[in-house]
Amino acid sequence: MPPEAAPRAPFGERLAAVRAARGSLCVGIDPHPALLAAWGLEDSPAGLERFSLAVLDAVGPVSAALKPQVALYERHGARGLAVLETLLSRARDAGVLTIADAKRGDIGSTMQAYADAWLGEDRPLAADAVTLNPYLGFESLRPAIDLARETGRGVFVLALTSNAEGQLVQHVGGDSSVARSIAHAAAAENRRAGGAGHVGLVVGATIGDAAHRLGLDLAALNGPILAPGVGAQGAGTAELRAAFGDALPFVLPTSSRAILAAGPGAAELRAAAERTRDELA
Ligand SMILES: O=C(O)c1cc(=O)[nH]c(=O)n1[C@@H]1O[C@H](COP(=O)(O)O)[C@@H](O)[C@H]1O
Repeated sequence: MPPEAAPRAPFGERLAAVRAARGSLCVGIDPHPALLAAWGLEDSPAGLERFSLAVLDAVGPVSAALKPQVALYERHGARGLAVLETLLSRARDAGVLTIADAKRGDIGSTMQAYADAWLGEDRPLAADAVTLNPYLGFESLRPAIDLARETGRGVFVLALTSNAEGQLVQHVGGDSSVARSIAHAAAAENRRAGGAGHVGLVVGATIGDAAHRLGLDLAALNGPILAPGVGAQGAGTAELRAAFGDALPFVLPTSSRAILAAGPGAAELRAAAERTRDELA
């Protein structure tokens, strides 16, 4: 009989512990072709691997989590996904939390397979958490929400995205907006599960009145808020404060391009991450 894997603590607890030790910044790994070129790397699986592992080594120890953007690995096909597998497994070995930015969402039966792929025990692409798209309805995400809880992993559900186009879908309807219904459903889920919540939200740091728009005391979410939009999309400390106010302790500010542009030097990359983290703290 193979030895039983040690039980993993709930995602909310693991995230809280790492935030206490390393701060709250989440660094996105977005290996765009232009960034690879700026680092002197080929736009190939080999270039992708050197980039990804360099970011892990330089920035992992000073970040709450790393968030690889899955599309930028998928565009290299099977060999790109193999690089993502390597990155996720090296991060696991190094004790660095990962959030796969895959933005998955489908009807329940298919969602089960997405859940298994990104959150399933011993799956090659399993991360500590995955981003989910609730456009097919919050409940369609059930297989991922349940599997995350069972395996000590997490999900981040899109609520108010940082791009302007999102407003036409997410903000419409006032008190009954899509974003509000997602935020309330996530809070209810975390209440039911108890403890530190495993269902987080994605709320752009660029959405000035986010807390108000969600119609929720964000502390009552009892879960983490991933806030992309820091740096390249223009958000900084003032924008985060405007968007989240008293809920800032629950927020994981997220930045990709602005930090990655400091590479390829490991010292420069780490310094950029530390500076951003400390400015936003
Ligand atoms: O889920 C995300 O991470 C995300 C949500 C969102 O609302 N806006 C957003 O920009 N992102 C991601 O954040 C990354 C862009 O970060 P920057 O390079 O810092 O602008 C990309 O990988 C986006 O897919």
